[in-house]
Amino acid sequence: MLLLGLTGSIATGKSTVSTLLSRPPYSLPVVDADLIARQVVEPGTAGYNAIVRYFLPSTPDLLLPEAGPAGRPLNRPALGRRVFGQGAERERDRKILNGIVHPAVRKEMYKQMVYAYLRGHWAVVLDVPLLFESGWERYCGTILVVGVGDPAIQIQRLRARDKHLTEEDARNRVLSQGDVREKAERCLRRGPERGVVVWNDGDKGTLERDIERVMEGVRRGSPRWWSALLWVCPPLAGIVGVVSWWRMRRVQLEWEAERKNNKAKL
Ligand SMILES: CC(C)(COP(=O)(O)OP(=O)(O)OC[C@H]1O[C@@H](n2cnc3c(N)ncnc32)[C@H](O)[C@@H]1O)[C@@H](O)C(=O)NCCC(=O)NCCS
Ligand SMILES: Nc1ncnc2c1ncn2[C@@H]1O[C@H](COP(=O)(O)OP(=O)(O)OP(=O)(O)O)[C@@H](O)[C@H]1O
Repeated sequence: MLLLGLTGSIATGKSTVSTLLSRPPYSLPVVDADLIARQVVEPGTAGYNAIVRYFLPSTPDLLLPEAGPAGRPLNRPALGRRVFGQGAERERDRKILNGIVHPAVRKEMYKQMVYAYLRGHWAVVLDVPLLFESGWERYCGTILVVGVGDPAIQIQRLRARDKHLTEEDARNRVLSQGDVREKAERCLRRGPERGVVVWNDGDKGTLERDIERVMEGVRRGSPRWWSALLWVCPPLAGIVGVVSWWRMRRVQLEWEAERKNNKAKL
């Protein structure tokens, strides 16, 4: 089974693409890291308790006023204001929040991937906004980056979708994610079929056609007979997975070494 990583930057169109891939003619299962990240911080979970312990003393509006059966849910925009944006304090808090949420997300993602494999799917989409930052890159046979070249379009789409965000909130969120062009370059380094990029500056029809084109290439690299063979022979699937992980780890380490060198030269 192919692990098809889907990533990009905030409001570049990842969810739009994952919806396309979940419907015919693709009908692929989607493991949605953002959705799981919400579920693992619902009141009563270990994640929720850890966030409340760390952030409540310094964030008076951390919890919403209306309590559900398991307690008062997190006020996500308030927590977002604490962790998004630039500056040492925000970066530290973002790290602490990630340290609470990410391990719980990983565990649930593994579960959903195994379930998709057992159901015999030829590929599963891993919709992970922070795919490169969180190390998931190594596990993915192919990565699809959805980017928007013009940040003004990105901010405008973000504000049109999330009406509660001010211009400054939207700009902070876009800036805290880094440059999507860098993610695109990093993705293409993996080689054809292992890394593909779709630019979503046009309309939704154009996006749909571009996805159709790239998915034809992805399917060619992972034909039906090959997926069937991996499914009937789990040890072979394991070996192929380890070899792919090793190769993609090399690409990742080379990229990181190059970045370090470039920084040292400046
Ligand atoms: C801070 C929180 C509560 C804000 O919630 P809110 O509903 O307002 O925003 P939402 O979750 O939709 O995120 C908006 C955008 O920011 C991105 N984002 C989320 N967390 C982070 C982060 N730690 N660093 C950078 N970008 C992030 C999302 O992927 C999305 O593109 C929430 O984003 C969160 O819990 N983040 C930490 C967990 C995380 O890293 N999630 C990403 C997938 S594992
Ligand atoms: N090509 C397009 N033309 C116009 N609007 C678009 C296009 N692609 C996506 N959108 C809209 O832009 C908004 C952001 O898209 P989407 O939610 O898919 O992005 P995302 O990358 O998943 O966002 P996030 O990182 O915040 O989860 C949505 O309201 C979506 O309908």
